Amino acid sequence: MSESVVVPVGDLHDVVVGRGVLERVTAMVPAGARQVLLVRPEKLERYSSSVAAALAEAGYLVHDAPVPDAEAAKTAQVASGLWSLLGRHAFTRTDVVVAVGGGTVTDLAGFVAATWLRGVPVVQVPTTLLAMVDAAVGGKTGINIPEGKNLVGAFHIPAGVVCDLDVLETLPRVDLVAGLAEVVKGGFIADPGILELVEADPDAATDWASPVLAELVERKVRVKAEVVAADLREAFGREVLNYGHTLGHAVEQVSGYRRRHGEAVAVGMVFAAELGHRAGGVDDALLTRHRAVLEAVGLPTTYDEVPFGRLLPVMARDKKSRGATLRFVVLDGLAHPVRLEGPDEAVLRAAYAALAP
Ligand SMILES: NC(=O)c1ccc[n+]([C@@H]2O[C@H](COP(=O)([O-])OP(=O)(O)OC[C@H]3O[C@@H](n4cnc5c(N)ncnc54)[C@H](O)[C@@H]3O)[C@@H](O)[C@H]2O)c1
Ligand SMILES: O=C(O)C(=O)C[C@@H](O)[C@H](O)[C@H](O)COP(=O)(O)O
Ligand SMILES: [Zn+2]
Repeated sequence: MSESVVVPVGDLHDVVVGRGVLERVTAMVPAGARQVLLVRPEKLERYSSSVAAALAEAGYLVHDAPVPDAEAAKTAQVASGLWSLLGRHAFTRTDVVVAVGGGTVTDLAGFVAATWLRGVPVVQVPTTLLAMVDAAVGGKTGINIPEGKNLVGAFHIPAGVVCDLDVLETLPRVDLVAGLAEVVKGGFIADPGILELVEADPDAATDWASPVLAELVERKVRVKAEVVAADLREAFGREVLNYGHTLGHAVEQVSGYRRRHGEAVAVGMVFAAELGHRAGGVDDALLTRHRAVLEAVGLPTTYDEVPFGRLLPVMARDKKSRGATLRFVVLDGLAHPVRLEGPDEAVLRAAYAALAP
């Protein structure tokens, strides 16, 4: 990758991808802003302090808003605390929310920005691989409730997204690997070149400093950008980004969020491949390729922690469901995602059984 690239998400927003580009955030704050609410994980001040300094230098009044780590950030209680902060500081529609953190922080901050005064600008500064290639891009925001993951949310287009790959230096390897699940997803649904890059050099794909990882980030952002630009509000086409998520979200939720999102999506993609195999669109080689590429980077491909009967009602609350009909994204050949509507429970159970170690 050259110094940096700008990937447009249609005419919705831009994504800057590069190294040493953190301070580009100031250029993304819309004109007229006076105050910034800077949302970041309590335990991660390193990057938000650089962003805060750049914003202060540019003349903005910056309010630091540390939130609990990981999924504990995506709650109504934390969102409510942020609304109170915005109220106390009298944020107006020209003021701005800036998120500096992983996907949990970009989802939370995006949702708070979407709902404050019915919408104020948000600038996303993702600091995990997963948030760079997926969560921070494309305007899906939300929080969890006890009844399910991401059940409350809004579409809210960010003013801009800045992905500085240098911040991945401090990301624990296990979180970097989890983020690769969403990269690999992009390979299966749209860009097989992503799979080829990972398969050719799995070590480089999991090395924050390697040009291979930089290329993977750019390619996955382009996949997401193309899908979102065509169907921001998920009328239909955007659903392909949910590949592996119907079972994945259920696995994540029943684990009490001990399973990382990317790890659960990896298992969910193998389940989707097993479903696609039974529907006739995934041949033996493509099925094997799912397990092989995920395992090459250290992602899980087996699962039998809970009986299928516990997962089924959770999957029924997936947003792709229509009435009593469950809907899945499966492949009809590599890079040809299609919908599987209301498969028989026996088929679902057989696909699930195939995940056993
Ligand atoms: N809105 C979307 O389109 C979308 C897409 C994909 C995933 N998501 C959501 O994203 C969330 C998962 O995001 P995630 O995987 O980034 O998890 P996360 O936000 O929990 O971050 C993972 C861990 O890494 C730490 N961390 C973040 N950046 C770091 C850095 N540079 N150095 C050191 N530590 C760092 C965090 O504090 C956290 O402990 C899930 O809630 C998922 O639902 C949303
Ligand atoms: O951007 C999208 O659209 C996606 O589905 C991306 C997913 O990777 C992401 O996990 C998303 O949050 C899932 O959305 P949900 O609508 O199923 O909650
Ligand atoms: Zn996801």
